[in-house]
Amino acid sequence: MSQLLKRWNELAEVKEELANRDWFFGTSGNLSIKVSNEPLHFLVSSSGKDKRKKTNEDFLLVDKNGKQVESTSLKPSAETLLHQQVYNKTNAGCSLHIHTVDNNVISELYGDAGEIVFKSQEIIKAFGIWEEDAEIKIPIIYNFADIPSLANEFSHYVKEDTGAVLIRNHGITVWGKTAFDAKKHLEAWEFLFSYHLKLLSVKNVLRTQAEISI
Ligand SMILES: CSCCC(=O)C(=O)COP(=O)(O)O
Ligand SMILES: [Zn+2]
Repeated sequence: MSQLLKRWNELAEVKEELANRDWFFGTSGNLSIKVSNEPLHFLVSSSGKDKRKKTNEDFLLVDKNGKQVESTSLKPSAETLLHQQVYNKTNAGCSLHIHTVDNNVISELYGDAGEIVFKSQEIIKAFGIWEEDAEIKIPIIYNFADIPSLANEFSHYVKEDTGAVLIRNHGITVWGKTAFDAKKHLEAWEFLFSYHLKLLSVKNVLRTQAEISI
């Protein structure tokens, strides 16, 4: 099987898993996977499609400048520039971007602080951090409508082969050495966001109940 087909199947499998989690609301989200280093080629999802559907037009091959390698009527993701940053600046092999209600609410709650820090959660081990009471933080950047400006802001946080950035009221982009790593990290981030929001909401209910009973 060619490298291109292997990578296509790998990305299609990840896409299907994220779709099964219902993480592609209203055509949002995009995915990419590296196919070769020299020249740098990667598969990226086609723009504007319903990513819950599986078709043979789901991905197209682009180069380091985000240009189609072969002639096609398909348009690469509008956010291909962010995927380019990942492959041009690191040795990552896969980059995933999704919009969820939880990642949007977290990004709005902590957007002014520019980051959110999570501590003492077992799931932090999914990031390869094994110390007790470990901390992990994710930066939150402004959602520039101009994609080159967004990609430029995003690039300040693309330093390692693994990482993640929240875009305020937009979504999360996670990258990793492999598709397995990127998906694992994405799931761990979404777990942390969901836990945090549930905790805030339960605490709020308990506080209200305590106030009522005074
Ligand atoms: C309806 S979502 C707006 C665009 C976006 O943020 C996104 O993730 C999907 O864009 P694409 O061009 O990759 O389909
Ligand atoms: Zn998006």
